Amino acid sequence: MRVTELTETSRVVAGTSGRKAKVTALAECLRAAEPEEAATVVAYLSGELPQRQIGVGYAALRDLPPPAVEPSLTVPEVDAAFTEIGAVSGAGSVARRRELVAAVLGRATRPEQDFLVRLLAGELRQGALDGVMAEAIAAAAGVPAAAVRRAAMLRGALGPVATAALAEGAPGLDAFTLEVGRPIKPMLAAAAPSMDEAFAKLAPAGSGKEVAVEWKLDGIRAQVHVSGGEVRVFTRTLDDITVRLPEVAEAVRGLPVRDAVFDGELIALRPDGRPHPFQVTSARTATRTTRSAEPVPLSVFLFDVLHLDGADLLDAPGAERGAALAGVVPAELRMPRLVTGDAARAEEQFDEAVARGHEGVVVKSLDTPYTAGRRGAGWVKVKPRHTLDLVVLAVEWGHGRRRGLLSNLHLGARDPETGGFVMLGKTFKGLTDELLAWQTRRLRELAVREDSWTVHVRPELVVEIAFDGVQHSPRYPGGIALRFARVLRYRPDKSAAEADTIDTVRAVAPVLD
Ligand SMILES: Nc1ncnc2c1ncn2[C@@H]1O[C@H](COP(=O)(O)OP(=O)(O)OP(=O)(O)O)[C@@H](O)[C@H]1O
Repeated sequence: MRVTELTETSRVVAGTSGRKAKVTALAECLRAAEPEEAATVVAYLSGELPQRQIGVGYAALRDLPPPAVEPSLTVPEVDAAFTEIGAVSGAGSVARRRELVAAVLGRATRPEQDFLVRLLAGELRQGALDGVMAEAIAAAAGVPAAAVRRAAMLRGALGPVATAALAEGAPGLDAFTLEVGRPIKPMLAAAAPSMDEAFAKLAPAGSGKEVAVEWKLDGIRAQVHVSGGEVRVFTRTLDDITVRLPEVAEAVRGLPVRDAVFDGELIALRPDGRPHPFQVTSARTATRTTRSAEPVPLSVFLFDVLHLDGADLLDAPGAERGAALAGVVPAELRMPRLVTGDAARAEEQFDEAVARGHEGVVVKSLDTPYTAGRRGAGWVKVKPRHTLDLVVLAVEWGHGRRRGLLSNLHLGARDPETGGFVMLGKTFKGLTDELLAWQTRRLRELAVREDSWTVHVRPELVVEIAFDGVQHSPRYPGGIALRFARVLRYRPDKSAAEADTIDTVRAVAPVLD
């Protein structure tokens, strides 16, 4: 497939707000692709590189070579060039990379150059389009969208799934199964502002349904794979962190299982059982640890089991998975959990979790399967006060004591319809000197455009924000703005595609006048 076809598809997709029209355009493009190039096509149209990072920053994209007159560049040629660029290392690598970038961009027409530059700069990144892309793959290959989504969650990426679907149809997708040792995307929770609303979603009055009410600990998500005597621990971004956490592997190794995949939370607790500040937990999994600090051991709280000794449990209802977990994991390694149909008893469980210093609870349906990689309807978190994970869209230079530092952050929520971001407000509150220095450095790396006040950045950094409410505001594009937003911390474990959506903002905070 030629890059010009991709560029044209991208233009059509960006130019329409209708989900159906986007799916149709993407499906048409995928149908025209060879199965083996489909993975690359899917990645590019999702604004991603199959290589993830190839070390090309904005600086290398400033002076473009004159464009080609006629389109000729193909997708496999670009992919091969990017792989080569990514492999350059050692002395002189910056110049060599620039040369290779110029060589490939010199063969592109003006619109193709624009497309490739935005792709390399990360500005095409529209993670929220995953759902649209899954539908497009399904339409192009003539398979059910649910089968595509399922395969993607098991594989951890859409590209290889597209190749299989186009080459072999539905049987190709059946080949993606849960493999012990290969992490899958974890199931996520929806949010409710109160226990009553969580119950209204999962166990409405009169339904006679019960739910599980589990503590929500503010630790690190861990997927623990056991195969024979070997234990491996993965983060929610699917990174293998086993070697950093010997105590976790040790705790799980003793369980009476041969093969298993568990889901759980790791957290540093004080001797009295209350949590250490989140930074103490996160320092244990950070790439660079401060040597001076004595590592605090993490406690393991497992709350789900996805595979147990040959049986896949992903599709089993929550009650069955809960029973399977309790059958092999002793209470001290399990998340505290209460099964009840009574909202008042659930509220007591919530109060106890909060009284012990934890974040709140996750209310879980007993009849839904494990919907990996998605904010499934089966889990609903309830916290005393909700915070939001928003994306930094731009930042303003500070004044006075903050002169020379990037300070006032422009915050955006995801718009699941367009794949873009809706700005909800600004804040410079809550930033420590250390955070200011860090964000100044990091945001300059992400800069795409700048005037004397403001630096516009690639929408990649996720920041956790506390706020007092949401109010109507004609000045902001979504018609709402955050009141008294302040920074709690950055969330390096989350990508922009995982940030909260504008719908979540409306769900957790009623809009005040
Ligand atoms: N009992 C529990 N069940 C499920 N997840 C739990 C539980 N306790 C703590 N967690 C954590 O809460 C997260 C689920 O909430 P969600 O899917 O909204 O992720 P999140 O956006 O990281 O949440 P938050 O920012 O509120 O911690 C999980 O990723 C996990 O790390």
